[in-house]
Amino acid sequence: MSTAAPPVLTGPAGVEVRGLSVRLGGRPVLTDVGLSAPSGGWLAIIGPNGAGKSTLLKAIAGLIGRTGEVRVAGTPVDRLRHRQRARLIAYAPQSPALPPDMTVYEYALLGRTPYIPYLGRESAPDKEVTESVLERLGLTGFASRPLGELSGGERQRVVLARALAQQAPVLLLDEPTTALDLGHQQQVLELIDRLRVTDRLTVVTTLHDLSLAGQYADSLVLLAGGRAVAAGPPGRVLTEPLLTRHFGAQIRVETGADGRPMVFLVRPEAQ
Ligand SMILES: Nc1ncnc2c1ncn2[C@@H]1O[C@H](COP(=O)(O)OP(=O)(O)OP(=O)(O)O)[C@@H](O)[C@H]1O
Repeated sequence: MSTAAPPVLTGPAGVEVRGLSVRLGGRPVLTDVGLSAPSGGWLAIIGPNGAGKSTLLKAIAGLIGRTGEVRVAGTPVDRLRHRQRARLIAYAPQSPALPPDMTVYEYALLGRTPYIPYLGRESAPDKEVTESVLERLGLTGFASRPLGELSGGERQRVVLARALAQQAPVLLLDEPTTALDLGHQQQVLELIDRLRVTDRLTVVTTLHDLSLAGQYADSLVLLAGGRAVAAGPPGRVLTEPLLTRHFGAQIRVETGADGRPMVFLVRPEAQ
């Protein structure tokens, strides 16, 4: 994984978002959102359905129009050309449409596109990186399988493989574990965390599982109604009053053995 092509920027690739707003279908979906993910940090975006979490990731990735500023390593991303941005920011959508006849290997190799010259072919290092990522995600045995024949969890890992093959210092992951069983959730989150440490990746991810968000992220942003209503370390955001108010659920927050908060749903009649 460390046979990386030269980075676009030399500074630490922290992500700064200021005053970000998005309108979709004629109505505001995000309003004046700010966040800060320091280089090598893990920021989780949480919030109820429809809060704007996926939209926020897409806006940071430059996939939808927005107002406001997104900076990576202090550089406004709007100043970067498409390939430069793709070397800096990798985005794994929640459930993209996958070409059913393309193989797992071919799809993961698409992550190397920003490094392959126009009209050129992939190099030996491109293939090595792709193979290494597939191996680390337990997908080597799937390399020649068509995407149309994969289970939901297998597809989700292939989408992540493509993003990791991009070897960008900023990784934007939309719900990377929703289709995964417990073992694969742990495998994927641990792998991301190891890469965060070894390759100093900056990870920004949406996560519905609040206990997982609390365990892996250094900081959280709680979105509600398109606005950031709370931000900070897990212990400050994963609180019973905030979660009850914004998720409309009866929950209990306990402190786990590692000192991080764990969030449990509580049946109303069991209280
Ligand atoms: N293309 C679009 N046109 C109009 N409205 C949209 C569009 N895409 C999303 N929205 C709306 O924007 C809001 C935020 O959607 P988004 O997918 O970002 O929410 P989310 O927090 O990721 O939700 P979930 O937890 O359900 O995945 C929703 O109300 C959604 O209906």
